[in-house]
Order: sequence, then C-alpha cells, then structure tokens
Amino acid sequence: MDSSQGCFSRDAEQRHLTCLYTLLDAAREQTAAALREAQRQDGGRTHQARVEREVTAAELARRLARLSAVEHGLCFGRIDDRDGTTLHIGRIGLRDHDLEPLLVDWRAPAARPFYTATPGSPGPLLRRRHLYTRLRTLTGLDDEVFDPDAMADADHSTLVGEAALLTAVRRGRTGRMGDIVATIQQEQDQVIRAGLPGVLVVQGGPGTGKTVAALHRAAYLLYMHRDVLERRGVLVVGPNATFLRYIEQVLPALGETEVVLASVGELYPGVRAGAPEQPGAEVVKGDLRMAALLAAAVADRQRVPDGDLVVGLDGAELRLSRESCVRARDRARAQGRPHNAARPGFLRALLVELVREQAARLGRPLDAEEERFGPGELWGEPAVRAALDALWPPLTPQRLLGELYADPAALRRAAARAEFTDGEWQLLARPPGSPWTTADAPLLDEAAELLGDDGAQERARRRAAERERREEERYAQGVLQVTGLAEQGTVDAAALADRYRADGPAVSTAQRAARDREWVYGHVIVDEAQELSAMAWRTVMRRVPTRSMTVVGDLAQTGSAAGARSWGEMLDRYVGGRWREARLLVNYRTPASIMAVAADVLRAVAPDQQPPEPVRDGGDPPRAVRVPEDDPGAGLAALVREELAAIGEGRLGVVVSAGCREAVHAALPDAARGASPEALDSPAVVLSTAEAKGLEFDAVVVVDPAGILAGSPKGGQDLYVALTRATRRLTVVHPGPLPELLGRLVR
Ligand SMILES: Nc1ncnc2c1ncn2[C@@H]1O[C@H](COP(=O)(O)OP(=O)(O)OP(=O)(O)O)[C@@H](O)[C@H]1O
Repeated sequence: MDSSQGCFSRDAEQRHLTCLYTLLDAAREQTAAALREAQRQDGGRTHQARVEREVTAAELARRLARLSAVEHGLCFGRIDDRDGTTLHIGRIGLRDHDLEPLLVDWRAPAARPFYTATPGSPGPLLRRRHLYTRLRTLTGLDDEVFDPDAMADADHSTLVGEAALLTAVRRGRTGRMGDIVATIQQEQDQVIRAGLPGVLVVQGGPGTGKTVAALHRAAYLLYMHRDVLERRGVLVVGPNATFLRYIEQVLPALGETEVVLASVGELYPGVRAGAPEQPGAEVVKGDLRMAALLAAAVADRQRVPDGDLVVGLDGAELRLSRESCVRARDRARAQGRPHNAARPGFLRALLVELVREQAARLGRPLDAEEERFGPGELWGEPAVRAALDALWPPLTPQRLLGELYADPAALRRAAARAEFTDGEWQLLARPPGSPWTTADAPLLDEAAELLGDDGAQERARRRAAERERREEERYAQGVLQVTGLAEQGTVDAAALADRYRADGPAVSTAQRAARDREWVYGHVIVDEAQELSAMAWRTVMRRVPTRSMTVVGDLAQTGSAAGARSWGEMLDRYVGGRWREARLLVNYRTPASIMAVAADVLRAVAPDQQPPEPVRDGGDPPRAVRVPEDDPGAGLAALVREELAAIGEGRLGVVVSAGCREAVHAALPDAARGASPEALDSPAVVLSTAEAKGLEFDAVVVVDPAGILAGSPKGGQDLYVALTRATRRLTVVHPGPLPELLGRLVR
C-alpha cells in the first residue's frame, strides 16, 4: 500500500531522508579529517607512540568504513506510537545538532516494535512504515496501520511487514548474501536479540534465515555489548571458504568490521586446510578418541634408549644408564606440562647426569664451575644435542601429525592406546608431506595443546618480526633518499615502513585474534553447525571458555558422517545440558512448489524432521529432464542457457553427484567451479552438495539425484540440501530412471 497520509507525507519523508544524508555526510567528513590528521602525524620515534597512532588511525578508519557501509538504505522504516511518538529506523543512529535522535539504530531497544508488531499483536504501535529508496531518493512507502478497535477480528498472520518481506524475498540473487534489517521477522528478532551469555542453538530448516539471523545477531551483540566484544571480538565459523565469501559482505553492510570469519579448516592459524579427504578418514579424524590417540602419539615421542645412552665426543664416549634416562623422563612427565614445555627440564636433568658421569669416569668429584657451566657446554656439542633431541624432540603440531601419519608402526601403537581398530587407524596413514585436510585442523589444534611451547617459538616469531621490520625500515630509508623526501623531513623511515606493510600492523582485535591460536573470543557463532565433528567442537570450545555461543544449524541437513545427530550429543559434554534452543519455522527462500518436492525427500529419509513452511506461494513448477545414462552431460549446455535466460541477471547453480562431476564440467566449460570462492561472481557455477551447503541461487539444476542419494550414507540429506538451494526455478536432470521420491516433479 502506497500512502501519503499522516504527518509525514511522501515529500516530508524525502525531506527527512535528505536531512539524514546531510548528517551522514557531515559525520563522514569529520571522521575523514580526523583520520587524515592521525595519518599526517608521524607518531614520534618511540615504538609505543607509533603503535598509539596506528591504533587511533585504525579506529577512525573503522568508523569511516562503518559510515560508508550504511549509504544504501540508510533509513528504511518508521514507527508511530499511539502516544504520538514517531521514530525513523535505520542502519545507524543519527542525531541533529541539538542531539535530538533523527534516526534510531535498528539494534536499539527503541526500534524493537518495528520488528515485533503484528496485526494481531501491535503493541504500542499505530503504524509501521517501510521506506523504499534508490540511492538517496525515496521511491515508495508501504504502511501498515494497526487499528486497536479492530484487533479482535484482526488477521492473525505472524508475518511482519508482509508486503516489504515478499518484495525482499523475491529479489534476484547476486551471489552474495545481503542484510535483512528492513524485514527481520518476529521469530528471527528473538534470536538476534537473545542475551549474550550461554549457548543458544538455532535449529531451522533450509531458508529459514538461520545464517542471516546469526550475522545480524553478531552485529546486535557488538552494538549492545561493545565494551566486552570489541576487545575480545566475535568469531563466526562457517563450513568452507566459498560460504564465507558468500556471507562476508553482510556484516560490513550492518556496520560491523570487528568479526573474524573462519572455516573449520582455518581455525588453526597459519594453516589453510582443505585438501580432499580419503574416504572414511573424516569420521575417524572427527572421533573424540583422536584426543587419546594424539596424547599417546606425543608420549611415544618421549623415549628412553633400549640400553645405556652412549654419545661419542672428541674420540671419547659419554655414557648414561638407561635407569637415569627413565628417571628423568618420568620426572618430566610427572610435572603434567605439555611436551615442549616439559622438555627443558628433561634435557637439563640428562645434561647434569652426563656431566656427573663424565667427572666420575675421570675419577674425580665435580667442582662448582663444572656443575654450573658443564651442562650448557655439553648442550653446545652437536652430538649431545642430537642424542638428547632424539629422546625428547622439540615438536610442532605439523611435525607430530605429519610424521605420525607417515609412520604405520607409530600409528598402530597410538591407535591401540585409544582403542581404534586396525580398519580405523589404517585410514589415517598417508605419505609424508601430504596436504592438510579440513579434518586435520582440529587435530593440529589438539596437538598444539598437548605440545605447548617452550618459549622458543614465540622468541623466534618475535625475532623474525623484528628482522622484517628492520628490513622494511632500511628499504624505506632508501626510498626517502632517492625521492629527496628525507631532506624535507616530512616523514621518517619508520612511519613510511609502516605504510608499506601489506596488511599493516595487527592493531584491530579481529586481526590479532585471527593470528593467535590461544585467543579467547567474547562470542562465537557456529553456522552449519551440524557438520562439525566432535574434534572440531573441542577446537571451537577452546576459543570460548565462557561458552557464550550461538550454534546455528539443521540436523535434517547433516551431510558429514562425522557430523551431529543431535545437539545434545555435541554440546552436553561442554555445557551439561545448559543450552537453550530456538526454532525457526518459516522458509523465506524456496517457493512452495519446490519445497513440496524437497519435503517428499525429507519424509522419506528423515521422517522425524519437519520441513519449514514456505512463505512464498507458487513459483515455476519444478521439472525433471531425463538424459542418457552413459552421457549425463547431454543437452546440459542448452538447458543451462535456457535457465539463465529465464532468470535474467540472477545466479544459477548446478549441483552434481561426484560420479557426474567430470561429465558436467566437460559439458559446461564456461561455468565456474564451486571449490573457489570467486566462483560466486560467475552467472553459473558447478558445485558438489557439500559445496552448495548454505548457498542459494535463482535457478538450480540438480544433476544425477540417484547418484547423490547413493553417494554417501547421508545421500538423502544431501539431496534435500541440493533441492532447497533454489529461490525461483528447479530442474532435476536424471540419467536413468527418476528416483521414486521425486515423483512429484513435472516430466
Ligand atoms: N526476514 C527476512 N527478510 C528478507 N529475507 C530474508 C529474511 N529471512 C531470511 N531471508 C532470506 O532468505 C534466504 C535464506 O536465508 P539463510 O541463508 O539465512 O537461511 P538458512 O536457514 O541459513 O538456510 P540453509 O539452512 O539452507 O543454509 C536468504 O536470501 C535471506 O536473505
């Protein structure tokens, strides 16, 4: 309904909008000027002063980024109370020169009725208005007038701002998720504004807005609890890099820049794990028994010689009894410290013994000098070092795990202590130097806990950073000389070096957090959480000892055999049943006709799970197209062209079984491939069911449903995921007969 009634006519709304943009421009100009000033100062010569200047500049840059991100749709709504109060709702809050609020941030408590009023339960509202804008111009209004007298026979729809919602959900897709601040629904609002402490599980079917609500929750929590969360940051864990790319623009659009997005494969800093996994290995690697296996593998690296320890030195022989070695090892283990942290104690004990032994062999007592300096001197001998390192080597997680996978005998010993069967541990074996898979990342993290640090790694990192910094300053000094700027003295080499650094010093919370394995986040959001293995949960839980978490997922979509069958199975171990669950029941993505097909599949494979209720009627009837069994790519290029023409500017996804992937790539040489995040920019992309998880497309072509069903123990769930990616059109291409559970499709 387009209205021009009320104290704010269309013209008046446009004037208000213009006024808000003027305030926004002024705020941007002020911030930009302050930033220029901060960058102009060289920050002084001390490191401390330079860091302070960087921090100020980074904060101003973030503020400027926030102000830039709200340009589109700055103000999108207005609420009128029965007491005559009027508030405009927008992406940020703005006040005029008398500090009167002219725009209320969507996250502020005052904005809440905009998201909760329904015709049957309007609360204090007389009217809710949605404002549509293009650039800075008002293009339309949509009013819902709540009549308290008519409440008894009011429409009991639970949708909030139905017309605006339907306009939003029918929009063509761009390959990137957008924000929904203008049309958040009541059940989503409850999730977004739930309190910070504790674990909130958000369970909902495909397209119910779990991801988008979780991201709005991150923005809301940062707004309401900025003091805690700005320092500690928020971590969002997603299923893969493509998905993270798909959602990365939502938070900047919400004005938030202090969030770390990471897939499980990126949770161990410094490693980007994502290589293909050996079939079956994912389940073994995700099993909690892996913690015991790794502990056993570490203990196995703390050795004693079979007989006496003998080291040749300067033509002579140093000798230490096996008993002394056993005593030193047991004492070092008894400290209960991680392997690398306990190593110096072990080494020192052996070195002292070796010095004593040496003196005894010479038939004289140790003097004080020898007692004090002897161990250090011996440690300087390469032969001694090599002998002791072999007993208790310094280990990195990468070395421990890589060497373990490549050593079947060591694997067998460790696996036996953790009660794995031969069939299980043999799935872990692989050649040295193999790339890391996603399921390895939690194991590297576990290994890092067991190994700890003897301080040497941190010292080495600091030395490397200092070397790099000196190198940059030398280079900058050269540049200053060549350009003649050195004489003008407007900028010094240290300041110039800072500007050269590709990613700048790690001054933001997000940057520091992402680089630090032991960083403790203020809140963690796990999306597609049903896919996480028990070992991945251990890693995630380490990042958030306060257990302030939002866990978002759908048990009906679990594709990983190592994933969750119930939330309690994964969470009770950490919070002892103290997690609360919110359910999202409405599907905003998939039209009813497509959802009916997907619901048939769900009924067949997981009858205990409920499909969500689609908010959109109709849609083009989904169809099935048969192709020859021996040529699954036949006619696919023409079909994809036809579908692309039907959706215009939108995006198309081809979701394919593993068996047909090659044939589909050959048939569609121009389509992007799902494994790369850039693929989302392409009009058409070919994906596996795992890669398609969490994404959506205007048109979806599912190739080889029978192959998807048979492709894994969770094939039914995978097919359900594939069918529910479409926002407008669905075509199922089947080589051979159509599986019975898809009988509803038009052939
Ligand atoms: N209140 C809303 N207003 C407008 N669009 C919405 C709303 N809620 C959800 N959507 C849209 O519906 C689509 C599905 O949302 P989202 O991807 O968050 O669902 P999901 O529950 O995570 O789905 P899946 O389980 O399939 O990954 C997105 O395009 C999202 O923008």
